[in-house]
Formats: sequence, C-alpha cells, structure tokens
Amino acid sequence: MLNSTLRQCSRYLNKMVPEVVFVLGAPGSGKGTQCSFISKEYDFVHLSAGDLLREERQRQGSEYGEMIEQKIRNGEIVPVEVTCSLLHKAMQKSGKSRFLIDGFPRNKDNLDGWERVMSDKTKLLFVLFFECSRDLCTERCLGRGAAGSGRSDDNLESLQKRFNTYLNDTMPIIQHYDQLGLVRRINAEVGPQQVFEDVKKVFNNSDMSRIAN
Ligand SMILES: Nc1ncnc2c1ncn2[C@@H]1O[C@H](COP(=O)(O)OP(=O)(O)O)[C@@H](O)[C@H]1O
Ligand SMILES: Nc1ccn([C@@H]2O[C@H](COP(=O)(O)OP(=O)(O)O)[C@@H](O)[C@H]2O)c(=O)n1
Repeated sequence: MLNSTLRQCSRYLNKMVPEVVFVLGAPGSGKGTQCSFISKEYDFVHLSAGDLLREERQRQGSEYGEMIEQKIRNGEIVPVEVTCSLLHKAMQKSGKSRFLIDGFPRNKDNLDGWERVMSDKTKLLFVLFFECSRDLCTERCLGRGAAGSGRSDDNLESLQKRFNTYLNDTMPIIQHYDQLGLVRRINAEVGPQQVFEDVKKVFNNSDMSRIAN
C-alpha cells in the first residue's frame, strides 16, 4: 500500500518536471521551420532563443538592447545569464511542461549556464540536430533576408561570422551531447515536408503515448 502510494507520488512528481528538446543546427538549417511543424503535431511549446533575444532587444527600457543587437550583427553569442533568464521566464509564463528550445545551447557558456541553473529543474529528452551544408544554409538565409525577414544578420558579412561561431562554438556542444548518446541527426537538405517526415520518426520513437498531442 505504502509502496504503491510512493510510486504514484513519484510518477506525479516526474510528470511535473518540464521536459526539453534542444534544437541545433547551422543558421538557416531549418530549425524554426521544423519547430513550428513539431509544435502543431506534438504537445511541445516552441521557444526560440534568437526570437526571445530579438524581442528583448526591442523591449522599451531593456538594459540589454544594444548589447544584443551588437552580438546578433556580429554573429556572437549573448551571455547565458540573459538568454537563460529569458528562456526560464518564457517557460514559466507558458504554464506548459514540454519545450522545444531552438538555438540553444550554442556555446560552452550557454551549456554551463543551463547546467548551473536549469538542468536540475528540467529533463533533457534529446537533441535534434539538423545537418545542412554551409552553401545551402547561406542560400536559405539570404533568401529569408531577401523575402523581408527584417533580420539585421541575414547578410553575407554577418553570415560568415555566424558560421564561424557555429563551427567553433556550437559544434563542440553537439559533440558533447553526441558522446552522451542524446543527438538525433536529421538530414535537413531536402524539402521542409521531407525533413519533417524524419523528425516525426524521432518523436514517434520517443514513446508516442507520452508526447502525442
Ligand atoms: N527544408 C527546407 N528546404 C528549403 N528551404 C527551407 C527548408 N527549411 C527552411 N527553409 C527556409 O530557409 C530559411 C531558413 O529557415 P529557418 O527555419 O528560419 O532556419 P533556422 O531557424 O535554422 O535559421 C527560411 O526562409 C525557410 O523558409
Ligand atoms: N542561444 C543563443 C541563440 C541565438 N543568439 C543570437 O541570435 C542570433 C540568431 O540566432 P537564431 O537562432 O535566431 O538564428 P540562426 O542563426 O540559427 O538562423 C545568433 O547569431 C546569436 O547572435 C545567441 O546569442 N544565443
């Protein structure tokens, strides 16, 4: 009787721990596009670190606005204290318990900051990693810029810097999670729907009963 009650309590508490999927890949690999598909089909809230930073940059009275703009233009990574606090607030505000965290953790500072503050409050399910060549990603970002993304970093000069940051700072984070067996690789060089077919396989293999909408 006591054991069964304890088991029930433990199940309840486990359920309360927010679950996260980190979504990584080069700039323009299609992270945002796929997160939008995933959040429609599965019970996950899409939180884009880049979108949260861009919102904070626009917020009146933000003490970080200028610093964020400068980092984004230069393809550099904003200090984790700012990004992690924005993510944490957005998670709390949503009132939900499953999150796609898009574009994070992007360097060692991001990873260490998350582990310091959030890793004991959350459960990492896996890391979705979109693989796409630099040329194709560059073409997509320039296309996004030309189509009016309004982003100050969808230009060749910023893109070169973003790619350097991706190769030097983000790839080691993907390797770190790969060593832990947490990376789910997706070929992102095909059309959006075809990419999503592979993404669905990953989510469906992760215990459908728990994550289906
Ligand atoms: N699989 C795909 N094939 C072709 N274009 C794509 C694909 N996925 C996304 N795009 C387009 O490429 C650009 C970048 O996609 P996005 O999802 O914003 O990438 P990220 O979030 O990784 O920067 C957008 O204009 C988007 O419409
Ligand atoms: N964890 C993060 C994510 C984004 N960013 C900043 O936001 C920019 C845009 O990131 P993004 O994820 O919206 O877009 P992509 O570069 O992936 O297309 C990055 O180049 C960084 O300058 C950051 O500083 N820290």
